[in-house]
Amino acid sequence: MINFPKPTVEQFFRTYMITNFSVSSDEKRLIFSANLNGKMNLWAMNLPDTYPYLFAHHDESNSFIKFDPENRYVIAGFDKDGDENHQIFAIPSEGGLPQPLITGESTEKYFFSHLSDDGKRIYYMTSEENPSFLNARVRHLEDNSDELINVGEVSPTNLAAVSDNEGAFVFLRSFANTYVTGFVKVGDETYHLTPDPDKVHVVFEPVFIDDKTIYFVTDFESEYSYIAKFDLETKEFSPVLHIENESVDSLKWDKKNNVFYLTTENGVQDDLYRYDLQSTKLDKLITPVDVIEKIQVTKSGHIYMLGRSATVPHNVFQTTNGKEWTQLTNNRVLGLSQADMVEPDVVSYTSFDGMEIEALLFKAKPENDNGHTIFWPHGGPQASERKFFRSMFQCFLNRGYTIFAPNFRGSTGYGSSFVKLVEQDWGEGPRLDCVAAIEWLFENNITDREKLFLVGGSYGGYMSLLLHGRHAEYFKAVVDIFGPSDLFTFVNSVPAHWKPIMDRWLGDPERDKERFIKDSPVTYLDGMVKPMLVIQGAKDPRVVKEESDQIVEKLKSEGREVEYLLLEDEGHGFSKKENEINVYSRMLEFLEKHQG
Ligand SMILES: CC(=O)N[C@@H](C)C(=O)N[C@@H](C)C(=O)O
Repeated sequence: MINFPKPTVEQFFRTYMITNFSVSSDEKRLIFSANLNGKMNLWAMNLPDTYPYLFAHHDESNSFIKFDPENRYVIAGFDKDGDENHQIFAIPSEGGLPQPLITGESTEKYFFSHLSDDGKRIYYMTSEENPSFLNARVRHLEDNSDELINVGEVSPTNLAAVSDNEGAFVFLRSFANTYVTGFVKVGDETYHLTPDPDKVHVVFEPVFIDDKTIYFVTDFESEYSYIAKFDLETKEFSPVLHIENESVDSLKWDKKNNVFYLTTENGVQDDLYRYDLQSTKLDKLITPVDVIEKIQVTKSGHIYMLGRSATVPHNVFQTTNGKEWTQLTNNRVLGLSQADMVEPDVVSYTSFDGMEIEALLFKAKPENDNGHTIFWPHGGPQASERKFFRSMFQCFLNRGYTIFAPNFRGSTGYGSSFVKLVEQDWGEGPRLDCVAAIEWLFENNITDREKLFLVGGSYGGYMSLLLHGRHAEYFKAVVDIFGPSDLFTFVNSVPAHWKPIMDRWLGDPERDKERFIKDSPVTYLDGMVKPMLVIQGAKDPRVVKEESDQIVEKLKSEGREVEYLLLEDEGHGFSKKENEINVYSRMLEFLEKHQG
């Protein structure tokens, strides 16, 4: 009777990002961080009522939310326009405007670590006086005094757990994403959590289950991360629970029931388990989403979860029995059902050296298919493309583009050795995995040789630039979203607390000069002959504006076709709805222009 047009770009971008949440100890209030009114703010629901109301108005991205155990205040972290210089603010218990609590110069960082059980002391990390390695401090809220408790040394050192009696402190020291040691400080004594800190491994998610026992996640002498324990009385390390071919990713303690809830990373999706410490029984739980972003277990043993799937945007769910989940938020794509969107196929292909690479293939529905494919190398690079909702993907799929996203070597979710393969090799192995993926798309008639686009962000932007420079013949046009363009300038421009990990992650510009030249996209300027769109946030602290400025300038001076979209009030991502819509509409316009 009434005919409605195809969904517009705007419709896909009217989903909201929920980046974090926290539940009060009495479970009467849930606060979440979302761009519901266009910018990131804190919203609350007075449970069981799920109607959200504005709780704290600050228009900035949030780094943490913590309720005072006695509900006298809430503390939260915010940065400024995506600069990632997070500072700590206090909000009245009934909500309002965040007021600065632990803040300093706009260039300094203040990361929350722990709030004491009585809500009177905040433990935090700061770049103040120690920008590379960070210091740990405690703020006494009763008299506003502030105390230094640890000076970071050797490499960035993060206070990750504090015992209930505030007598033992677990620190994590990062030498790389794949090399993070853990140690516990008790008075003047320090003990390593694993038997040999000189062996490359990671330690994360430390949890005190009492003042003498620390559980944590590690991949010490293992391909997949598992749960281990350190006993402060005997000073003994012991492995506790391995799950075959899955890496434990997070660990939450349910004191009342003496169980752990753990999530595991299993390729392109996550799993949730319940582990009973007494009986050692492990149960896999059914979850409403494929990718779990955060779990909170309350004193009563209820589980709250933030997650998403390929066709389900970020939402918060709750369960009281680990079986049935209630969806507390109703974040959805305007006017579309899950069936209107595309679930990816999980495929694998053989790369140049015989290595099997997993990938996500999102096929445009036949009624929408425009015959073109977008090749998407993910960011990180030590991250992966997973079954999570991206409004950009679903919008482009609806416009008829098929999308292919390979988890090239260096991606997470496939074991510790696989992640390390990108270290000191940003431009060879992973690039050849991308080239093999492209040939596989052609051989399997998924993609027409004349109809391939290349789009990537961050490391994916770097890979897009590099593939463009070295293999331009494959692509019709290229979109680079804040990608490093020159490894020599990139290595020196990252935040101070990343610098100590750059050697293992990327390399040393003097020692590895030849490789830096070989793997820098700017080396292949002559090959970048296809139309390009470059997108950059002016406040990006990870891949600074100069990385995009310089490639755009150089391409322009060579007379190449390049468009540049610079967002003044964004960092390493697009947090403001207006900017997000602007970016993705511009990308769509660019792709459509170059389809012919
Ligand atoms: C140190 C590190 O691994 N940082 C990544 C999370 C990161 O931000 N990488 C950038 C370059 C990206 O690809 O997103």
